[in-house]
Amino acid sequence: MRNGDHPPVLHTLNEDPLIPLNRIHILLCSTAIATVLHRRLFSLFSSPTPISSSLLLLSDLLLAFMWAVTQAFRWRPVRRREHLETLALAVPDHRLPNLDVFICTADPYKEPPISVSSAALSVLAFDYPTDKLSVFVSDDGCSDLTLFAFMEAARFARHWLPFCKEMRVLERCPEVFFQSSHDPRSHEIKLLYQRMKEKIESVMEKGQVGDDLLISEEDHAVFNKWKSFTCSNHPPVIQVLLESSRDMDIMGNPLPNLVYLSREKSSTSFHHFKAGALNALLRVSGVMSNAPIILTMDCDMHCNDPVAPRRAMCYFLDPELSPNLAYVQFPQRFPGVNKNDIYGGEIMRLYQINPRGMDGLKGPNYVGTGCFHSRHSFYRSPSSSPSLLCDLNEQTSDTPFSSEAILRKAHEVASCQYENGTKWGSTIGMRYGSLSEDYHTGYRLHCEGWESVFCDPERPAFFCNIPITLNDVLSQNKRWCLGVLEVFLSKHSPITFGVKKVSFLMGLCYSYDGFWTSWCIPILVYGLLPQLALTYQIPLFPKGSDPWFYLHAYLFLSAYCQDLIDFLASKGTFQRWWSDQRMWLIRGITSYLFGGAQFALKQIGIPAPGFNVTSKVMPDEVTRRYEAGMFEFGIVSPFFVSLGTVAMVNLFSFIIGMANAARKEGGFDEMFVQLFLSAFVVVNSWPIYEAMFLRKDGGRMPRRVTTMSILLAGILYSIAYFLFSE
Ligand SMILES: O=c1ccn([C@@H]2O[C@H](COP(=O)(O)OP(=O)(O)O[C@H]3O[C@H](CO)[C@@H](O)[C@H](O)[C@H]3O)[C@@H](O)[C@H]2O)c(=O)[nH]1
Ligand SMILES: [Mn+2]
Repeated sequence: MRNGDHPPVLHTLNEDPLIPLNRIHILLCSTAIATVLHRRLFSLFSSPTPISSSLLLLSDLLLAFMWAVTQAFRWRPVRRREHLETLALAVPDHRLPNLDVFICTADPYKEPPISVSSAALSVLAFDYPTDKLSVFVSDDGCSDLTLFAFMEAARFARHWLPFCKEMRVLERCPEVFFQSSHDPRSHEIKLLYQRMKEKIESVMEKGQVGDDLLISEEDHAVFNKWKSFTCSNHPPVIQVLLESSRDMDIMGNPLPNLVYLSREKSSTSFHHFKAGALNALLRVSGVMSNAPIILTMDCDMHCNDPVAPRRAMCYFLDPELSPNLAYVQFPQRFPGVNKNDIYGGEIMRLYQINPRGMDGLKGPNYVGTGCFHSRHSFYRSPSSSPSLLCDLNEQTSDTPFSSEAILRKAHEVASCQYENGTKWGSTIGMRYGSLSEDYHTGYRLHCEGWESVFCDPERPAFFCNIPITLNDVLSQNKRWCLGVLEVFLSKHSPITFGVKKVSFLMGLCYSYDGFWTSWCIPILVYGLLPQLALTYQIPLFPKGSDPWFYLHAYLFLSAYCQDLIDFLASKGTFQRWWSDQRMWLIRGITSYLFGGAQFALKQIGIPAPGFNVTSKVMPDEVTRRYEAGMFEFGIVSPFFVSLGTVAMVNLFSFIIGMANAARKEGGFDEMFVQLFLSAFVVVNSWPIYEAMFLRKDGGRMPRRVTTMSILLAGILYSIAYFLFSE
C-alpha cells in the first residue's frame, strides 16, 4: 500500500435516498398501530366473542412486533461500490493475499459430481494469481464418484484455465459456458469437456469407478481403500489433486492447489453437518495453505464473475475497515427461477433488501455461501487479533501439501476426535447448535465485535441453484426456521443478548430472522378466524362505513405498498412480488408452523430431523412443469394438507358470506373486512384449487390430500359453531 496521508479509495458508500421517507413512514405507521392495539385491548373486555378477540389481539401484537423489528432494516440502507482500478494501481498482484476456497458437498446423487466439479472449475479459474489460490473440497458423502469427478476436473483445469485467460472468458463455469458459447475457437476444448462429462456420468450410472478408468498405480490404491467405506463410517480421506509448486497448465503456468477432503465419520460421534464440514476444512487448510482470506461456497452454485475476489479485497485491504472486518458477503442470485418466480425463490428480502439495511449498521448476516471471511475472525475477537494487513505479506510455509509431515497433520485434524474438549463450534470456527449454522455464526461474530460488508456488484458474482418443487422449498424453509429459532430462543438470543452486545438495531435485525416462526400465528388466525366467523355472520371488524375501518385499511395498504416499493427498487417485477407475498402466506401455514412445532417437540425430547440436503436433480417432467409456471404438488405431504384446509375454508366462507351479504340490507358494509380477507386468500389460493380440481398431470394435488383438507375444514366449522354460538 502507498505510504502517504491519503490512502487510496478502494470503495465508496452511498446512503439510500429513501431514508427520510422511511423514517416519516415509521412515525405515521407506529401511531396507527398503537391506536389499533389500544382499541383492541379495550374492546376485549366488552367483546361478545372473547376467544376470537384475544386471538386477534395476540396476532396484532405479533404483527406489531415483527413490524417494529423490520424498521431496523429501513433505518439506514446503503449501497457500496468497489474501485477495482484503484486496487490494481495500489496493490500489485504479487502483494495480494493468499485465498482459500471451501466447497461443500454431501451426496453424489442429490448433488451431481459433474456440477460440483464445474462449480470448482469456476473458482479455480478466478482472475487471481494462481499460486495464491487453493481450493478445498469437502465431501460429506465420502463418495469415490465425487473424488473421481474431481480427478477428472483437475486434468481438465490444465486446459480450461489458459483457455479462459486467453479468450478473456467471463463465464468460467464450463457447464454454463458451453451451453451458451458457439465460438468456433472453443470447439476443441468443448470436446475435451464433453469427454470428461461422459466419463463422469458413466461412472455415476454404474455407481462405481471401474478399474479401466484408473491410470496410475496410485489411483488404484486410492480407490481400493474405498471398498470398505460407508458414508457414515470411514477414516479421513485427503487427496492433493493439484499442487501449485508442481503442477503446470498446458502453457507452463502454475495451477492453483486443489485438495479433496472427506473428514472422518463414525457412527459414535456427532458430525454437526455443514458446520462440522467447514470446521474440518478450516483446520486442514490451516495446516496446508493457511491463507488469511477464505471463500465459502456451496456446491450448488458457481462464480459468474472472475474478479469477485478482487472486489472482496477492496474491503479487506482498506486499513480503516480491515481491523474489524470479519467477512464480505455477496448476495445469492438465482438465474434458474421461472418467469414469475412462483416459489419466491429469489427471497429478495433475505438476500438483497435486508442485507443492504444491515450494511448501514454493522453489516449483513452471513448466508452460508458466496462469502469471503478473514481467517482470524474464526479464532479470535477483533481486539485480540493481529492486523490482517501485517499478515498479508507474511508468506506461508513452502512445504508442499503432499509432504508426509503435512499430510499426517492434516489427517489428524480431520479426525472425529479432534474437536473433543476444544472450543471448536463454541468460540472457534463455525458455531454449532443450530441447523442454520450461517445465521448463527454471522450473528455470533457480530456479538464479538466483528463487522461485515455487503458487496453487490452490477454483474452478479455468484449464481445459485434453487429447489424447484413446492415441497422441497417448504422443507428447506422449515429447516431454516427451526435453525434460527434455536438461536432466537437460546441464552444468546438477539432480542435479549444481541440488542446489548451488537447494537440495538442489529439485535432487532437478527430478531426478525430468528423469529420467523411467529408469522404462523397471525397468518393462521387471519387466514381462518374472520372467515369462520363470516359463515356464522359474526362481525369481528369495524363496518366499511365506520371511520375506524380506514385505520385498518391504511395499515394493510401501507404495509403492502411499502413491500412492493422495496421489491421494485431491487429490480423485482410486480408479478414476482405477488408470488413473493403469496409464498409468505404459504410459508406461514407450512414451514413456519411446522418448524415451530418441531422445535417444541424437540424440547420435550422428540428429535427433529437433521440437515436434509436439498436435491439438485429433478425428473425432466417436473422441470418442465416448473418452467411452465405450474405449482408442483404430486405427493402426500402434511404441508399440502395444511394449505388445502385453509384454501377450502376460505372458498366456502367466501361463497356463503357473499350469499348472506346479498340477502341482507347493509350486509356488504357490515362484513366488508371479512369478505375482503376471504376473497384475498381465495385469489392467492388459485393454484391450489386448480391443482385439486382442474389439473390432470403428475403435479396435481393427490386425492387423499384433497379429501383430508375437506374433512379438516369440516372439523374447523364444527369447532367454530361452538365458538360463535352463544
Ligand atoms: O451434512 C451436510 C449437509 C450439507 N452440506 C452442504 O451444505 C450445503 C448447503 O446445503 P443445501 O442442501 O444446498 O441447503 P440450502 O438450504 O440450499 O442451503 C442454504 O442454507 C444453509 C443453512 O441451512 C446454508 O448453509 C447454505 O449456505 C444456504 O445456501 C451444500 O453444499 C451441502 O453439500 C454438508 O456439507 N454437510
Ligand atoms: Mn443449496
